[in-house]
Amino acid sequence: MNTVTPIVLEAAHVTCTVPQPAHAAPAKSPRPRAVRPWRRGASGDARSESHAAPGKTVFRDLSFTVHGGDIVDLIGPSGSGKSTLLTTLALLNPHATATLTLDGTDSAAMTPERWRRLVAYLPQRPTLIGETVRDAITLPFTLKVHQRDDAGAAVREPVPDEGMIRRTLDRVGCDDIELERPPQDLSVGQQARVCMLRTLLTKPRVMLADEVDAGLDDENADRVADILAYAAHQGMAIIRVRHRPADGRATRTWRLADGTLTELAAHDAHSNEEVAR
Ligand SMILES: Nc1ncnc2c1ncn2[C@@H]1O[C@H](COP(=O)(O)OP(=O)(O)OP(=O)(O)O)[C@@H](O)[C@H]1O
Repeated sequence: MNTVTPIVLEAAHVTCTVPQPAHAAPAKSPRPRAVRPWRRGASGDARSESHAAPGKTVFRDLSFTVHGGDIVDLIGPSGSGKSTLLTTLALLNPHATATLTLDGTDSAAMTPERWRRLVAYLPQRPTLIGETVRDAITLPFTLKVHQRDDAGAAVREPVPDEGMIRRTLDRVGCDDIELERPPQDLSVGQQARVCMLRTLLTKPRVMLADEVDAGLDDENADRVADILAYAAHQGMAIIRVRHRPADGRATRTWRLADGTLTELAAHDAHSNEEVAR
């Protein structure tokens, strides 16, 4: 598939250096300066600021591409930086720097908000805000980022109507979810699925799923995976961090360890015990 589908996300020079704990920091070391990846240094190179923050390098100079339809499982030992890599790609990590392009457009050409709408980070325990499930699903469409383009011009992005929400819910196996119910009445598994659907409806190009099935039983974890598979089928690129056995849905597997990223061959990915960690 990768040879025929276009590259959605291209990442180069992906580096993250986090502050050392106070007791580990060398005496008189300067206080680390928060680095925002979307703010370029005086040289115009986003990478030039990374040297300013001494600390522990989680990963350095990673490069990779992700295609539409990819489902990438990101595995590796605990603490190797899997979540950090996902937040870096979503421009949510102040300690990271990277050169990122989405469908050929540099991240610096977009507002961070717009980038995050297109490269959506799904945390483990998202919240659903609103009196009803419908309110919670439509909330993102009332936010400014969905109403303005990078130049500040109004963008016509209609709120999905009831029929569209219902059809999409049913299509991704959420026919058990009533739109009129308060979100807090839903089970944990239902909430997880509604959160995914809410993101899906905003049509991101990349979904970064960070242990979104943690705490779910196998059946609900499988339904969550179904939604991601549906998104990939629609042409989105998915990168997942999971702590469950491989579920057969990944098209690629990356292993992050000791600051480097390695793509595993299919037979290694299936036999790799870390998938289940
Ligand atoms: N803001 C921060 N300040 C200090 N250390 C940080 C910060 N962010 C991440 N780290 C450190 O970076 C390393 C990578 O953390 P991360 O949570 O990304 O790992 P992970 O592979 O996702 O782990 P797990 O599988 O246990 O969830 C850890 O040692 C973590 O403590």
